[in-house]
Amino acid sequence: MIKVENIQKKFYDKKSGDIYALDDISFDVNEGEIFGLLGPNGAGKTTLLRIISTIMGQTEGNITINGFNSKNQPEEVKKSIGFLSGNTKLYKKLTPVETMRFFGGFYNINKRVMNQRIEEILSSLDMHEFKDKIVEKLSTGQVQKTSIARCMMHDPKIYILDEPTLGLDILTSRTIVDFIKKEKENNKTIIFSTHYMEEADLLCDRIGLIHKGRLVEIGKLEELKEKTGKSNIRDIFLFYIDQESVVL
Ligand SMILES: Nc1ncnc2c1ncn2[C@@H]1O[C@H](COP(=O)(O)OP(=O)(O)OP(=O)(O)O)[C@@H](O)[C@H]1O
Repeated sequence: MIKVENIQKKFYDKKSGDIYALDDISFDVNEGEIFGLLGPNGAGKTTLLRIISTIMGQTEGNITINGFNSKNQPEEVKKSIGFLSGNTKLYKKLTPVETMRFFGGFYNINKRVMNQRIEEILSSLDMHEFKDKIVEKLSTGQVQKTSIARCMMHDPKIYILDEPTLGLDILTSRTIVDFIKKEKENNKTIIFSTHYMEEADLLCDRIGLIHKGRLVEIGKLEELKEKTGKSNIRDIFLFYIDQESVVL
């Protein structure tokens, strides 16, 4: 469903010169799979997810999503994915329902399906209480739910979620974790990044560990436990990544 081949991303910075944010990253994510991307600050997770989502171009390499090439067929890729980015911007004066209607409008969804979809999403993300409040009056968690709702409107086959539960309380996180689980039951493919080890443990079919722009390990949690002799995901993470450089 997602095929990432030999992705390299080079940034140029006046002070530091060339920065290799991603170096020869390759992996596949299968249909119906939840794939978790773990790594310390600055590892390259956001850059990779932005490239997969066609928001940013790669320096080298190829990405195929739902059969479409991300460079040559970005519009088809965009229709196939729901991308939640850390800096998703919402219109402050719109309510969650208006936001969903607005973004749903980009996908030529008819009125009946649109209304049905809005109702489903409001229930699934537990948004009824604040659905008619304008975004600027919402809490952090409510804004995050609205951002997720926005990227669900076209019922994408694939979700790409950059730190979906970052900074959220336990109840809001649980709603989002439940949404991810439910979408998997619907055979959706999900790739997400997180700093929360327990969340990765709970949700992921497979995990990719990224460090300094390189994919240092990939596999099922059970396989990684066996390989490293460690009993939990936190120790596995630290096994692969130099403890001194980890800022969790
Ligand atoms: N536009 C840019 N110009 C120059 N360097 C960049 C740019 N965007 C990212 N980088 C660099 O690329 C590297 C990877 O950054 P990225 O944001 O992808 O990491 P991350 O794993 O998402 O980190 P975090 O967990 O802190 O969000 C970092 O060294 C960062 O400073």
